[in-house]
Formats: sequence, structure tokens, C-alpha cells
Amino acid sequence: MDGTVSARSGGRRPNWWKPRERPVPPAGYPEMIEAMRLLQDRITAAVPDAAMVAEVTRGLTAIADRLEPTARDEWSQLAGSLREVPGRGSALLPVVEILSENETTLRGRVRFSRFHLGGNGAAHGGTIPLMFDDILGRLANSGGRPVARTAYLHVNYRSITPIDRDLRVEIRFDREEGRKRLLRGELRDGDVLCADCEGLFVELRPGQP
Ligand SMILES: CCCCCCCCCCCC(=O)SCCNC(=O)CCNC(=O)[C@H](O)C(C)(C)COP(=O)(O)OP(=O)(O)OC[C@H]1O[C@@H](n2cnc3c(N)ncnc32)[C@H](O)[C@@H]1OP(=O)(O)O
Repeated sequence: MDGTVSARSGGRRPNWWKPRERPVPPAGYPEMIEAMRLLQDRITAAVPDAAMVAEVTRGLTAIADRLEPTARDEWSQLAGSLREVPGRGSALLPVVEILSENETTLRGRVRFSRFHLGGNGAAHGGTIPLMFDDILGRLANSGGRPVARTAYLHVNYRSITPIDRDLRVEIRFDREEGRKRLLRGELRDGDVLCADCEGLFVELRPGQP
């Protein structure tokens, strides 16, 4: 492998763990992702008639077709690469607005929405580890440390996590032992503990995918 990948190949560079320049988004890109999130929420909630289903399908397909020629490989894509943008420009992630961050602690505000609904007003149980994994990973990989991947993520669901409310999340870097980094996190609705977690991140060896 020579380290190059073709557009949209999804291939891996052998040196992907080395620092690289982040792509710069065009004006309005975060707003486009925000519009995508709104669409996800509206589609989740919608009960359209057949005519509207057909119209929406045509519209969405037209947009998808317009975007297709602009596709790049993962090393150049913008979605998920925008560290300074809440949710990193990824419509997959529940948006954590970071309120404070240093090398040992991260505090943020998160709001799960209709798209993340599991049932009866509560966030889907899979979206909570998704949110934790991303911000634990962010803190685990802070401070110029070499890249680490999640080895395990243990989540305790202590109480339901309501959608459409601002919740608080707090992550702590617990300890570092050689290549291992242990972090803990909590998600709260006011005084109510919704979920907590422990995650182990293991630093990759050079060349490790
Ligand atoms: C742009 C803005 C970005 C902003 C930042 C965005 C961050 C996003 C973060 C997302 C992070 C992810 O989701 S990453 C995707 C999900 N994770 C993965 O796909 C990882 C798949 N697994 C692996 O690649 C591998 O298993 C590794 C790298 C985790 C570990 O393998 P390894 O490198 O061979 O390490 P190994 O020698 O086995 O283990 C090293 C030490 O860790 C311990 N260890 C390893 N795994 C475990 C385990 N599950 N439970 C307990 N302990 C474990 C071993 O006992 C050993 O301890 P000792 O004997 O030394 O004491």
C-alpha cells in the first residue's frame, strides 16, 4: 500500500494515525448539517400522505444526486472532521456543545432530539454510548497524544434520558497506564443521573489500523 486512496474508496492509509491538516469547510457548511439534522427530526416525526412521500422522495433524491459529484475520500471529507463545530459536522452524532475543556475534564450540554427517540420520550439506548464514545474519544485523544481507539465502553443506564431537553455531560480523564487511557463520564438531567460510563482507550501502535 502506498498510502493513497481513490475517491470514496473507504480505503485506509497505513499512516492515518499521524497528525494531518484538517479540511476547511466552505461558508454555511455547519448550517447545512444543521438543516440535515432538522430533516432527520422532521422525517422521524412525520406521517405524510402518499403524495407527500413521493414529493419528498423526489426532492431528497435530487439533492443526493447533486452532491454525488462532490464526494471525496474519507481523508478529505468534512463531515466529522470539524473539531470546532458542535457535533463535528456529523449528522450521525448527538450534538454536544462543549462548555469547557482541558486535558483532564470536558463539560458540555447535549440535547437528544426526535431522531434519537427510543420510546416514550426517552432517547434510544444506542445513542447514549454513541455520544459518550465520541466525547470520551475527544478527551482521550487530546493534549497532542497519539491516536487511541476505544477498547471498551461500559454504560450504565441509571434513569431515562429525555429527548428535547438540555442535558449536562461531564467527562473525566481518570488515568493513563502505558498505552491505556481510562476515562469516565456522566450524563445528567438537572440533578438526575441519566447514565454514566467508563471507557478504555488504547493507543495505537504505528501502522495499526
Ligand atoms: C476531528 C476531530 C476528532 C475528535 C475526536 C473524535 C474521537 C472519536 C473517537 C471514536 C473512538 C472510536 O469509536 S474507535 C472505534 C471503536 N473501536 C475499535 O474499532 C477498536 C477495535 N479494537 C482494536 O483495534 C484493538 O483491540 C485495540 C487497538 C483497542 C487494542 O489492541 P492492541 O493494540 O493489540 O492492544 P493489546 O496489546 O491487545 O492491549 C493493550 C492493553 O490494553 C488491554 N486491553 C485491550 N483491550 C481491552 C479490553 N477490551 N478490555 C480490557 N483491557 C483491554 C490489554 O489487556 C493490554 O493491557 P496490558 O496487558 O498492557 O496491561
